[in-house]
Amino acid sequence: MRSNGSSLSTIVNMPKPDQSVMDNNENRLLIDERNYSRDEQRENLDKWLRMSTEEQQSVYLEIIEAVNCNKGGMFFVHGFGGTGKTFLWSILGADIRSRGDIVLNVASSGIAALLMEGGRTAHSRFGIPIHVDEFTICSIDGKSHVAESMRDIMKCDRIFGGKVFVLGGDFRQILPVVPEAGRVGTVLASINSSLLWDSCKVLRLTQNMRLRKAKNSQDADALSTFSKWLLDIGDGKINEPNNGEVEIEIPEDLLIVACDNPIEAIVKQIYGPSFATRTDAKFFCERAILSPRNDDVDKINQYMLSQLPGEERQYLSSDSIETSDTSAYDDMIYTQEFLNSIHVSGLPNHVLTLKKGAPIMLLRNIDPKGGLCNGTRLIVTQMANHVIEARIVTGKRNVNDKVLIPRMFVSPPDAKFPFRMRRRQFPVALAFAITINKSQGQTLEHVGLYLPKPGDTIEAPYLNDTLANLPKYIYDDVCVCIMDVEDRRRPGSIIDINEVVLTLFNGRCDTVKCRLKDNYATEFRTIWQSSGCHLIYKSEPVFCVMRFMRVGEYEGSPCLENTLNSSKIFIKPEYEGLEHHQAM
Ligand SMILES: Nc1ncnc2c1ncn2[C@@H]1O[C@H](COP(=O)(O)OP(=O)(O)OP(=O)(O)O)[C@@H](O)[C@H]1O
Repeated sequence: MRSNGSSLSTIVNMPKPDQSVMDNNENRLLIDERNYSRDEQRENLDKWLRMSTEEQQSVYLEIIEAVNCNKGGMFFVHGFGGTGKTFLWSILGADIRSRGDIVLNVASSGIAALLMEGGRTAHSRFGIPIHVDEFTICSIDGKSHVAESMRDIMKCDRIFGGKVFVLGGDFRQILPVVPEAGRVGTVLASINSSLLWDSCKVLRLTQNMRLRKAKNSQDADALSTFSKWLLDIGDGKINEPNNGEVEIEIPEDLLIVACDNPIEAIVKQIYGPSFATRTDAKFFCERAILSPRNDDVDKINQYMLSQLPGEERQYLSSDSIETSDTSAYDDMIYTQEFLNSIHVSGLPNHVLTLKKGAPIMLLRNIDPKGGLCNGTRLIVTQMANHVIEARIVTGKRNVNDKVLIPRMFVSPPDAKFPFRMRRRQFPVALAFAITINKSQGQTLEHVGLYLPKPGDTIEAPYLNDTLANLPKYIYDDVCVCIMDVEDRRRPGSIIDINEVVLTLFNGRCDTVKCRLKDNYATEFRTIWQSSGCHLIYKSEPVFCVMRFMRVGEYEGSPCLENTLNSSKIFIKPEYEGLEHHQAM
């Protein structure tokens, strides 16, 4: 109640607790943080120290010395996946807590925070503002001033107010997700671009502990070769010299060759031929197929769901424009069908199809303390009208607990659309397959990577990449991909409307509405239909090259500008780089 700004005294007739028990003026946060059993922590510390490798011990000793001698300082433990960074946090935590002192374990995402005892997201722990519902991984930007705040609180001019601040990670793993940022934006959001980086002491872990689990020496050799290959890719040492972009040859034994249906083949490889009859949560918890794109992930999920026995249930979302967004609220352009068709990362689908026994993943932080974070995986156990019951299968907290998930409002990232929408839906997605970003922080025994040939399918969110690969003269001069076509032809009505409204995406992912009237509308219909397209919403983008037009700006919003008063629209043009769209 305190954390929500309330207390028992606000409730009339509520019996009051015994004051003698309450005579404790200590801060509740301090009490909670000192509540760990010291004996248990000491036992864990001894056990883990005995297990730790030499290099893990030396990193531990260096950090713990800074704590013991009150030296303060900032450390960065750099180690690739599996070198024991999380293991090291456990050792440091156990040491400090076994003396009754305080260590605050924080991570940039809820799912990573679950891996540590008492872990919370940095944002909730330090009160850093963030849109918790949109991205799994949040960046702590220069404006967060955590370092300055700690100096003020501690009244000490040393870095982080003289406290020991330990960060850890691996720059080869997934970089910070900065929506619509290019390479520069992403690099600037990384920790080593921070002003504090110069004061940071980098400690290294190099031994991959996951590979130690090899059954025999032959296995160990194979694992070590694989590990080296992965590291070389991360370090850009493959096919040198290169300029950062390089073709990687994947060893034959890692590939699934000779298959007619790639989805069927990868599912069979990872989940086995009889996954549909498996009912144990562990089976699904240990496996996942990863793919970079949401659309490919959806295809695999739909295929696997169709193989699962049992009755299927469909939940439709209710979509609307935010009532506070008055500019877009009156605009008839944003029809229900259009809002329902919006399909972006982090937003549950309009149509959510589930079956009992299907693995799902949460798309929002609902109750991080209870283990329900953005990224938590669960197995559906019941499907009711207003709630879904599911069993938690990942993380270290509350595993096997049954939880009820309600429908809630979820909004897509603001930057994506020129209006603000909200979708009321269960904040979950099927999780037989998940995106590579979502797999961060999860340990999986059987992993398949589904990488369809680039260019096989190009959907709106990836338009940027596609347009970037087009010849420069097309990109500069031209929009766009048609996202939506609305035919506003009503001949014979009192007001004769002859209009076509297009919703277009350009190479910068701006959405532009374009109204063609009268002759232009008629001409457009003729070209559109003669090229084999229909005037209905198409989920597949169709490239439409508009010559002598460009994307300009009007009152701060993107608009189409006619450069020479001689517009010409080419649908499905014969340009190199667009061939795979010719057949549409
Ligand atoms: N000294 C050790 N003895 C035994 N097991 C260890 C040791 N160090 C780490 N491990 C185990 O190796 C696995 C990988 O370790 P951990 O998760 O700490 O690595 P990580 O660097 O955090 O990996 P990632 O970057 O992928 O999250 C875990 O199962 C962990 O328990």
